[in-house]
Amino acid sequence: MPQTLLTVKNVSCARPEGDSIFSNVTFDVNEGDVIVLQARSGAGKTTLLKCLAHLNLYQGAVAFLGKSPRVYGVPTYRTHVQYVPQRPSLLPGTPRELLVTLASFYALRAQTNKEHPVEFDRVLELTGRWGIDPALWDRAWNTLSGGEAQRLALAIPYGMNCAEILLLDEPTSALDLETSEMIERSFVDAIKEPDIALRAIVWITHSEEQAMRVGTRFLTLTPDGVQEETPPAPAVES
Ligand SMILES: Nc1ncnc2c1ncn2[C@@H]1O[C@H](COP(=O)(O)OP(=O)(O)OP(=O)(O)O)[C@@H](O)[C@H]1O
Repeated sequence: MPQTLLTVKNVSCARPEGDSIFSNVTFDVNEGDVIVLQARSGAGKTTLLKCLAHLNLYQGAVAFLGKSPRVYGVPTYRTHVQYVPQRPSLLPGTPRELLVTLASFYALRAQTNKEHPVEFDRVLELTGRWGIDPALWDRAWNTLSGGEAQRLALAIPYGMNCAEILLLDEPTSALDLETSEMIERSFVDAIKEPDIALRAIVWITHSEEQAMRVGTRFLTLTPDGVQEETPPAPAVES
């Protein structure tokens, strides 16, 4: 049996005015899962990922390896369960500043658990492999193109190699198909790699093709919870 990493129990979230976005969301994230999360626009997919990362207020319980974000301390929890935003261009500062901040959250955990420190070289090496000009690390997020910002936002958790669960919010929506497929492969392969921390992904996409390429499980978010769909059987060649 694969290990259960994240348990999500009866999670509900409302708009600031008080009306419900969704309620009673319950599911587990297990080792090896790439859970594709789908629903119509505005249904609350981003909000749910932010609840899982403890970036949004919610009711219910979320636990990583049986412990709540408060037990870990929220910054440490977010080094285990890391959200990659839908629109990184809206982030303050530069990609390098975000990397340094996240690495500082992780440093305490690494020291306590005798884990590897963040290898800045590994992160920057991806810059080249994913076709990013190294100078972009020091440009403000809001001056980067949508595709540049997405690649940098993804290179940070991939290169830092500390999160066991990544919450990817339409991560390749601004990328061409070739780059998108290369990045998909990097993440899907990473889950199977024993030297890499990543063990599971929750992945929002509006692309059915991408869902089929990356997904191992398929959840649809509704106002009353999530429904797990059975993936269609692969086409049989005659
Ligand atoms: N801070 C906020 N204040 C008010 N309403 C909000 C806030 N954040 C989210 N909402 C509302 O909650 C609902 C869910 O938004 P969310 O971004 O989670 O949807 P989504 O399913 O990810 O949509 P999309 O597919 O378009 O990205 C929307 O109606 C949105 O307007």
